[in-house]
Amino acid sequence: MNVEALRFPGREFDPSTGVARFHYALGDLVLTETVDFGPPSVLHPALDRVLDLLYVAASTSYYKLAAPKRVELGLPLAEKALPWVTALYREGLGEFAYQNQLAYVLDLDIVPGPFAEPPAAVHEPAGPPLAAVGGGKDSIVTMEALQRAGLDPVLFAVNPNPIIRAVCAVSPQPTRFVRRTLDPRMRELNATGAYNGHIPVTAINSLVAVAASLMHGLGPVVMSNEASASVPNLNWLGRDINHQWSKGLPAEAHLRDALLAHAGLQEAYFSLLRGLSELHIAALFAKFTAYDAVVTSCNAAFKQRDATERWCGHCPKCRFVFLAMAPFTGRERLLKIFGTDIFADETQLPGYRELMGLTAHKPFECVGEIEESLVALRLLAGQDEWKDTLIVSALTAEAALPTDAEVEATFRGDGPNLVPPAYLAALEALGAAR
Ligand SMILES: CC(=O)N[C@H]1[C@@H](OP(=O)(O)OP(=O)(O)OC[C@H]2O[C@@H](n3ccc(=O)[nH]c3=O)[C@H](O)[C@@H]2O)O[C@H](CO)[C@@H](O)[C@@H]1O[C@H](C)C(=O)N[C@@H](C)C(=O)N[C@@H](CCC(=O)O)C(=O)O
Ligand SMILES: Nc1ncnc2c1ncn2[C@@H]1O[C@H](COP(=O)(O)OP(=O)(O)OP(=O)(O)O)[C@@H](O)[C@H]1O
Repeated sequence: MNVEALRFPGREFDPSTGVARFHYALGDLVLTETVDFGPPSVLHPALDRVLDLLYVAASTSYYKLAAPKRVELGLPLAEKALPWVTALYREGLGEFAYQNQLAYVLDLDIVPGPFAEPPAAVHEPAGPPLAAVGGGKDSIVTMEALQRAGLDPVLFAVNPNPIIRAVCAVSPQPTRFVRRTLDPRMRELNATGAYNGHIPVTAINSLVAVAASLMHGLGPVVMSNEASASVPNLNWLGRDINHQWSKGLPAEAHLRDALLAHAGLQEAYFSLLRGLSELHIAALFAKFTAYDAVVTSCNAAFKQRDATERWCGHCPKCRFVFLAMAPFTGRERLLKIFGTDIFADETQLPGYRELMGLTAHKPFECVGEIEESLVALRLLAGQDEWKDTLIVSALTAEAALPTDAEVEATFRGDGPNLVPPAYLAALEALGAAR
């Protein structure tokens, strides 16, 4: 598809049904994304501005079909929201640019529309938080922290699959779900050779959540993005490429700035687990056995078609989460959670060598840092039930294990974060990781 620019011909929102439609033009082709929020209980004054930001975030799915040289925003946005737009495209599509060898995307020309008037007022959402649930260990830790602290979270998901629904059903907290539908022509376009690749999906889910929280008079949106999400996978042409860009701290800070500048929303969005390593989160997760039969972090289970029922057992994320949970769950429990023993399978060794930094770059998946994998390995090498397993013994013979100080640092939980103090206290109340 050879087009000059992605354009924004307009969007609609029906306040009686809560259905939003976002239109995107690639030349003469106009594609439409639909987000069905369900009927709102409140029409918050900041809602329309949040829908503007969502209109921009969701555009990345359509931009990537043709990857034109320009994005012409057209719609009025606050000037101080533009750094978020630039980062969303240039960094959020970094993996897409790398995989498709489209270097210009890293410096994409983003043409702003007229600047919007500053928001009429500043609002700080009060009320029960909206906790975004992804079905894996991270959001379960957040759900439990908020509930135990008496903050009475509402559990939230975009397009919940049976896993997310089952995880929410374990908790007594109420739920709110939103349906997001990509333009159905996207699949046909991909089949006929349009570009494909990763997009910053967490930015989209985050803004859907902020809009949903406003529609029901709720408090801040609480994500479960961890410290390691900010660490890039590789450097290409002098730029960091991060699969998890929209889960990282810079993306969180940009989005908070855009929400304040364009919608007048303060403290409306943060990640509770930001200061924690994946290993620390796995240790906290191990305290709660009630989710064992449903928790699933494997992305293969979250595809729109041909999804696996739970863990696929042979992807980087399955390998990493098995490794991260093993030191804290014990063997019998972990084998029940995964339904398979990944450490007994020799074919997993090359994938584990990658996670330990012994071969290529960290995989383009939501996996922890190399240092965290090494810390997990060191803990396992000291545990009788794991140390002689095929994978653990092969890796310990090869990898340089971290020092005591490095192990201790992994569980400090004091990484940079934007969590309000009352919420930090809720997390601390879960107790020490180990
Ligand atoms: C489930 C998954 O990993 N999907 C990635 C995969 O897509 P696939 O074709 O295998 O399946 P679908 O997800 O069903 O996608 C079908 C097509 O639709 C496009 N698409 C999907 C969602 C969307 O919001 N916009 C879209 O345009 C998609 O590109 C497919 O053409 O491979 C794709 C290409 O690399 C990835 O784009 C799919 O990733 C999804 C957007 C997704 O939801 N992935 C999350 C599980 C994920 O990777 N989360 C990251 C967070 C990264 C971030 O910065 O937000 C993580 O957990 O690390
Ligand atoms: N479908 C969704 N709807 C709403 N929020 C989501 C959805 N999927 C993920 N999230 C949010 O994004 C965060 C990151 O997603 P991710 O899949 O990494 O986390 P998770 O499922 O909680 O844990 P894990 O890392 O073990 O998979 C989640 O913790 C959650 O806050």
